[in-house]
Amino acid sequence: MTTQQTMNILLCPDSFKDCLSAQEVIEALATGVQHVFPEAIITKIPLADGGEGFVQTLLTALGGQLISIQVKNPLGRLTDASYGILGDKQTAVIEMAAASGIELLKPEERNPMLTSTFGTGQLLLDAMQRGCRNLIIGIGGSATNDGGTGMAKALGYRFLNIHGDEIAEGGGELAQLHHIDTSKVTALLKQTQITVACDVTNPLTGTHGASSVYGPQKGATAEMVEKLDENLQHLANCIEKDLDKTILDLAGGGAAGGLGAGLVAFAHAELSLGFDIVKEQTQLEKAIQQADFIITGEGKMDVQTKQGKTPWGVAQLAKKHHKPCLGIAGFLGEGYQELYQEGFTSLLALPNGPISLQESIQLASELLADKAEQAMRLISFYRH
Ligand SMILES: O=C(O)[C@H](O)CO
Repeated sequence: MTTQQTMNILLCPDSFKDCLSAQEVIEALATGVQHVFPEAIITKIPLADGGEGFVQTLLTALGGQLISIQVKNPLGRLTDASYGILGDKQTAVIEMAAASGIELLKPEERNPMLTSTFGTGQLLLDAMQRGCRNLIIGIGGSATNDGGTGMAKALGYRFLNIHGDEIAEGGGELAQLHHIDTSKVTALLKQTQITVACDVTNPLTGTHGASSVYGPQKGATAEMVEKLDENLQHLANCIEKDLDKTILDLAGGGAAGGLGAGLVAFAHAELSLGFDIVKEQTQLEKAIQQADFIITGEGKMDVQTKQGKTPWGVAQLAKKHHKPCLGIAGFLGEGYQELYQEGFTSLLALPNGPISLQESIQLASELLADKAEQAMRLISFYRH
């Protein structure tokens, strides 16, 4: 550790979904740190996996211009959505959650049998039409479970039933799929390289697949989860038959309700872990090497955090460089103790007492500052 005056604290959380952006989390944590170490050097790196905040994270790191267009939201209503075009005018950074994210729907509207990624396809198409031939798309935080078929439809694919009619959008309709028609697919797709930043590494189907693991948080009942999983399996079979692509075993294929697999099948995309892309672009590893203490976090942390979520990636780097790493979450869920082996020195949940979820969302900034202060107090004791 350096001298007391130059104590270097790295704040690098993801956003707290439905609550605070990564930047807001950082500002709250910084308040708590400064109460104890007013002279500390605080390095602030807002992070994202592929989900909400991805575009802002990359634009903050690389610079560029925000483009806003109207697209269809997951239920087909028009909404404004933004994406970024970097300085080279060739590279677009897109966040599927901007068009097809869960936060675009009220809790009572969430139903992955009906929701569609069509709006995400509109963002991709717009970027290609503006001349971008290199697309980086962050996926996660979705309201959808349609295997990316809505996205593909916006690019010209047609999903036909046994009578040759187009099926309706949504994960619940995929059972009707009989043939995938590619005759009207935009020619721009062949000229474009698409890299996908997945927020998780789950496969498309099965017990660790998109529907089983993330369906319930999008409003799926147990019955729906079963149906959605069968439908994605059926989609994979149709893709194998009509497009000659195998997508069942792809790590990240199950991200964003199977959009990961869909982007590979329909857009010749390459899947990466979102954290790896963000890590490179923000030079996170260098900041970790220079830090005396690291604070990361996310709205919820549990055993699933190990599936490639941002705080896990931070903790892995902290472990590599033997740095202390605190994880702060709004809620610590089942199996969070397993995260201690992954590089977390300590984990804290926000609530100080038996308060409701609503209250902890309202008080999140204060509670984050308080938790950061508590951690700093402990460090300060050992530094004297
Ligand atoms: O959108 C989702 O399904 C989750 O964030 C996992 O990708």
